[in-house]
Amino acid sequence: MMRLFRLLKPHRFSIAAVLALTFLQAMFQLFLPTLMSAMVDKGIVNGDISYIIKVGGVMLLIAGGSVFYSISANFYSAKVAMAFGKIIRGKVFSHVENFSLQGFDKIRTSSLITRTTNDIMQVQQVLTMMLRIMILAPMMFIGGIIIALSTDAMMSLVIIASLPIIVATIALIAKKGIPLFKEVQEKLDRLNLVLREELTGVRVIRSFNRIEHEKKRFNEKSLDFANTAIHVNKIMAVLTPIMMLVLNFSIIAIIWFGSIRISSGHIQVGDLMAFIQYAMQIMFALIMSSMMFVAIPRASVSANRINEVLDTVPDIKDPVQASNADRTPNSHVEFQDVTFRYPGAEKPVISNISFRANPGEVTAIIGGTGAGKSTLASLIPRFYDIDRGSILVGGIDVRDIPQKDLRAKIGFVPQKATLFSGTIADNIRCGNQSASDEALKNTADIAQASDFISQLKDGFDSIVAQRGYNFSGGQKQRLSIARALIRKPEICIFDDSFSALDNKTEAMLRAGLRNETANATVLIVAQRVSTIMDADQIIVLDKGKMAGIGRHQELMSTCEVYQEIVSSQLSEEETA
Ligand SMILES: Nc1ncnc2c1ncn2[C@@H]1O[C@H](COP(=O)(O)OP(=O)(O)OP(=O)(O)O)[C@@H](O)[C@H]1O
Repeated sequence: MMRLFRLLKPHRFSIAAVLALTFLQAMFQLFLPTLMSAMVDKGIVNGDISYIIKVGGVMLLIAGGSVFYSISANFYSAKVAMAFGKIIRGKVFSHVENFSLQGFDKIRTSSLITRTTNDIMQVQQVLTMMLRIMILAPMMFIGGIIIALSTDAMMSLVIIASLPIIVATIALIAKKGIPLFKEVQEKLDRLNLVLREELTGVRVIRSFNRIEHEKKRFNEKSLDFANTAIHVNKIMAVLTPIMMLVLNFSIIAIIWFGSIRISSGHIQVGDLMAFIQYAMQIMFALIMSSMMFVAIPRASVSANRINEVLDTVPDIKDPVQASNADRTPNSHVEFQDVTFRYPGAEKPVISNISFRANPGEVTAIIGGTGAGKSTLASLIPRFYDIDRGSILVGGIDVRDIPQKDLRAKIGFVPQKATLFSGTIADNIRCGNQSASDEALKNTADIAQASDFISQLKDGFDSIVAQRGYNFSGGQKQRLSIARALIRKPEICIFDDSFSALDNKTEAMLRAGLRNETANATVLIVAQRVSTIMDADQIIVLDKGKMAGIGRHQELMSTCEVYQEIVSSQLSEEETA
């Protein structure tokens, strides 16, 4: 947790202000019982009204000052805690942004959400507590004991005798409760996972009438989380009543001893009243500390979970000495004997793949479901690093090109079209922030998106809902294509990106693409033969291996796998 607290360096002055204000608050609070003692012994006992008014006025001022310092300290500590949360959330988020796709598999998305929200909140809460209690509790405790001892050392024994009981109670409760904190956070992770799945998959759940089943699944996770949280809170709830019990018994003992000490003339009534107050201040200091002893382990569980994210080293790193890919004269893509296996998988998903895709040409990749087409496409922007062989872009190994430079060359249209909340224009401009309105319109024309955009009341300013729910699959695909094209990429990768388009729209789109990407290296992953029949070269993948490469006619006579795909899709006339 200290590691995270180091991030607070820019706020050291605010922290110093909190500590100073809390110090003043504690000093003022410690002074009050002494004044009260004087008021009783000198003012009330002697009936000296002017003394009572004078001391009472000073007490009022001191109490007012203490309240002022307390409010100010609370204000600054809340400010520091909020700033701390913001810093860590930003750090976690930007670190997660650099995760390879394997990083997301390792720490699941739902857990990343809990860690970025709830876990950070836990650490934030303990920070607020620490800032206030760290100074207040020791001062009240030590100051209280010193004044109590100087008032009456004998009576202080009562306080000293009760301390081991308090310490033992804290230790016992902490021992029982602390291991449960980790469990609570993990169960919250699981609850978030189910909730996320259910909310994103609500259409499937409804269409398959799985609402009751999912409700049950959610309730089970929710109950499991609630039970553990209740269990841990029950343990923690015992702490305060025990503390109060010890405190009240101590006060009874002090009053009892105090009355004996007053009768024997050792102390006065005012001293006893002040002593009771100091005893209360000492015990409250301990109660505050005990709360911290409970909250710190809980927050350190959360801090460890945050650190785990921050310590996850991105598997995909930029080269130490980068080749300047921008200076490469062209952007041909070359696979040299490439083999890749997903982490933990038994077999490679693609093996010994070699081919070269040239600028100005269309290279298509076709194959059965699960043949490894999308995997192959995702290796070019270096979403994963390969196990063997090399992938070259413009003659340079992708591992030697900074990821930013590499990806700037690529217009990638993923298999699953993803839109972000905002407007249509925002979504297309994701590809190129500085694109002009004309470029926006032109790209939408090529992507065959202009028709449906112009039918919307607000045109390019129409709102895209979260994940693009208010657009059809085909519309989403066309907007994703426009997003890729607007950056005028040197390499265009279409991963099964025409699957939701009807034949006529697809044909028009491909015709538009021909001009737009005339100088680019185009790679098209497709399921439909009609999409790639006129490609300059077609790579046929079969269970991760290359079963053939060539033009349509060539493959029709040489590649059995291709013939099978074609005959399963096209009618006699189309194949001729
Ligand atoms: N992130 C992943 N982790 C582990 N295995 C994966 C991952 N993604 C894909 N796979 C596996 O790799 C294999 C190839 O998947 P890929 O998506 O590349 O196939 P594809 O040819 O594009 O299939 P489709 O045409 O159905 O989209 C599949 O067996 C799949 O289970």
